[in-house]
Amino acid sequence: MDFSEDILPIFISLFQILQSVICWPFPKAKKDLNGEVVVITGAGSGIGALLAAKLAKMGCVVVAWDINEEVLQSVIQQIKNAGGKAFGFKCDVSDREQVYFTAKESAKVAGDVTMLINNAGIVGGKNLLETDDEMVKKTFEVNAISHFWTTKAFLPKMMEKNHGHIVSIASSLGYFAAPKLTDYCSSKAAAAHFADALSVELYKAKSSVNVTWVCPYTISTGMFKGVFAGRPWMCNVFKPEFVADQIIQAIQENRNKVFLPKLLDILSLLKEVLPREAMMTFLSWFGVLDAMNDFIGRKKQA
Ligand SMILES: NC(=O)C1=CN([C@@H]2O[C@H](COP(=O)(O)OP(=O)(O)OC[C@H]3O[C@@H](n4cnc5c(N)ncnc54)[C@H](OP(=O)(O)O)[C@@H]3O)[C@@H](O)[C@H]2O)C=CC1
Ligand SMILES: CC1=C(/C=C/C(C)=C/C=C/C(C)=C/C=O)C(C)(C)CCC1
Repeated sequence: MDFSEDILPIFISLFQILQSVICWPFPKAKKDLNGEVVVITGAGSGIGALLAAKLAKMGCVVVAWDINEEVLQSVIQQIKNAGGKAFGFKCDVSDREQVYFTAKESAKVAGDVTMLINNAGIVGGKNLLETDDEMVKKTFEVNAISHFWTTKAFLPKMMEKNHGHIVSIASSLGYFAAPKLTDYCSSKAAAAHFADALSVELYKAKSSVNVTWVCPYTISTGMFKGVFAGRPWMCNVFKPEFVADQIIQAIQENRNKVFLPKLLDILSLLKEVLPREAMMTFLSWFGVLDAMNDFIGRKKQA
């Protein structure tokens, strides 16, 4: 019996069941999202598209942004066909002027924006010395710096109304590190810390605007196609539907940092206390050091 293939998935499931049983008598109040005006970046595919569809079903007015207009239009059409209210805008979030311009256009058609989901993300998947300087810059611009521009565009109205929610889809890789992902991991750490710092700033200002940052493990959207090849139990951990539902639940419960799965909370503590050699052995044991060997990602798919 292989520990990582046979026992770990059972352990993760048992941990989640235990957590649900412990929390069951203490259900958290959930806020109603009906009527919220939500901007979602990178809403043309994957988690962003699912969040758009689900939030529209819950009564939100969805403003979907994506760099790819074609996929965006099909997301908008599907929402409209299902009776939801949605607008789509082509916007490259790495371009500050486009963000500020699109933010104004969005508010003109949809009204004051009350929720912002910073979801757009890219990954190169190469060792640092093989990564183009431009790719390093772009990864930071899309995965982290864009959050400054979108937040600066929408936060003033939220603060004025003392109502709003800013969500950052970061990554478990903002806390854990793996080879061939130095640019990705560090940009996601920046995104998570941006959200953390913003939430402290808003707390000090006694604002009711909430901040949530989500740090998921691998999701089968295609963005990380090929990761952990040969270890299917490690690469297909999360279905996008499940992650989208968990993100919405975290927003409704006004939670701050959300690791998916919650077991990563414990592993992140372990990371702080384990000696380096022990940590490296642990990573190699779980195949993390070779996780990106067969990485394909989204762009190389035919
Ligand atoms: N998939 C995973 O395993 C995990 C993903 N995440 C994070 O979740 C988020 C969503 O990922 P996922 O749904 O899997 O990925 P997808 O690739 O399916 O979705 C990302 C979307 O962002 C769009 N996008 C890329 N660059 C820009 C840009 N400059 N401006 C606007 N939109 C842009 C993409 O468009 P196009 O396709 O045209 O480039 C795409 O529609 C990302 O931030 C990702 O880092 C976190 C943990 C795990
Ligand atoms: C480092 C590390 C791990 C590996 C995490 C990895 C490799 C996560 C990949 C996540 C992805 C692809 C996120 C995308 O944004 C484990 C196994 C949890 C054990 C604890 C230490």
